Amino acid sequence: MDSISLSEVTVVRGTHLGFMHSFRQPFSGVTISPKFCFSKVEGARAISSSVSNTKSQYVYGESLAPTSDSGYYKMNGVNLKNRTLISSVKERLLLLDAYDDEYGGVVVDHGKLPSTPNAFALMLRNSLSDWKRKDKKGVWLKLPVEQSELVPIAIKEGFEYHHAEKRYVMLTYWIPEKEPCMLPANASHQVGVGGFVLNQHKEVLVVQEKYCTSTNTGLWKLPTGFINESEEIFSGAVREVKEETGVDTEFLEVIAFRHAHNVAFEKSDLFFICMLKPLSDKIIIDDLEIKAAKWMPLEEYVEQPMIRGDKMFKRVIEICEARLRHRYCGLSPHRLISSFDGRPSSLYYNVVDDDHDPSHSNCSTDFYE
Ligand SMILES: NC(=O)c1ccc[n+]([C@@H]2O[C@H](COP(=O)([O-])OP(=O)(O)OC[C@H]3O[C@@H](n4cnc5c(N)ncnc54)[C@H](O)[C@@H]3O)[C@@H](O)[C@H]2O)c1
Repeated sequence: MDSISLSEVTVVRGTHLGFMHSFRQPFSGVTISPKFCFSKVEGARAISSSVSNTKSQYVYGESLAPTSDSGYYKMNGVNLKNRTLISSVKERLLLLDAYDDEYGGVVVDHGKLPSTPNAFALMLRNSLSDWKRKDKKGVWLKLPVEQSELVPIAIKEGFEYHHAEKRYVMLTYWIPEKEPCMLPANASHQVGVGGFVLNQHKEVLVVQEKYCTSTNTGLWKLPTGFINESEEIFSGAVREVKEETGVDTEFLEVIAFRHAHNVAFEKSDLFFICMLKPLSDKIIIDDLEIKAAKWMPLEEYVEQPMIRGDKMFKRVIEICEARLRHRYCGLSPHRLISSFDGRPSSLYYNVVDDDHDPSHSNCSTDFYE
């Protein structure tokens, strides 16, 4: 792409009104018709204007009319110096819509991206020059799947992949050459849950997975799975158990958690083992994931060679048994809103409640009386 007309920029922007809004602000009603031409090679600052000096230019019902005195334009009855006005307007027209973040960086407004690759390439390059001039730091550029043709253009300008979701890819650019990149990395963990569900007959709820490694074939194991985005650990554990076995449960405590690395896609894994109280006993398996499920005597479960020989599951069972004997206490969620970020959240702890009455401790609860 060697040149692009302003009409292309104006027409291709995602929201025409949004675009006008962005350059109307400083000129309060200035209107420009799509008659500028500029060259990518020369860059935005060295563009030669081809604004007609013979006609008024109309956009959105406002006018920018040349005056008889050459070199001046009249806006809402006020004379403006032609060159200053035009170059400022042009400059703003050629930049991507973006807003500042709290760390001295910028976030490109993905709802107002130009819709043609040519316009995007030009505006991205101009914007980078502008941000560099203004000593901006990190740049966040979210490209929706509908505009995936813009990805290679951004990569060519030096952007890097940050993360991707089903509907978009996020790219970043760190501007300061003499400072280390301070942008936070992509999420580093996946979060899994396992349900230890023991009934009054000291039977534990176990499953056989449909898809597993050959060494785990035939193993009766605790129901496990991953929690969903924005899902709580306590409700994720209840959901996973319900999905895999059909058994309703009530969350009691996080008994322990395991931290492991390079588990999937080079991500780390946080695995929360949760103690749950059964509210029903009928088993209905999810036959997409699970081959079989049953209530199994705890001793029988522990005696399986794969459990007996596994340091983690053996230890988990020991902890659960200690909990049942009141020799151990897990973590219970407490809902709160921190003024730090104003978000509702769950804080997991096992100390007594506010009134310091030990009988209010979750450690004193007897689950199976
Ligand atoms: N499974 C275990 O025995 C076990 C042991 C220790 C810890 N954990 C922990 O449990 C949590 C969940 O792990 P998990 O083993 O239950 O999850 P998983 O790897 O079995 O995945 C859960 C489900 O996702 C689906 N799935 C996963 N990858 C797939 C693919 N490539 N194609 C199609 N379907 C796919 C399958 O239906 C699978 O049953 C993790 O935190 C893990 O560390 C599990």
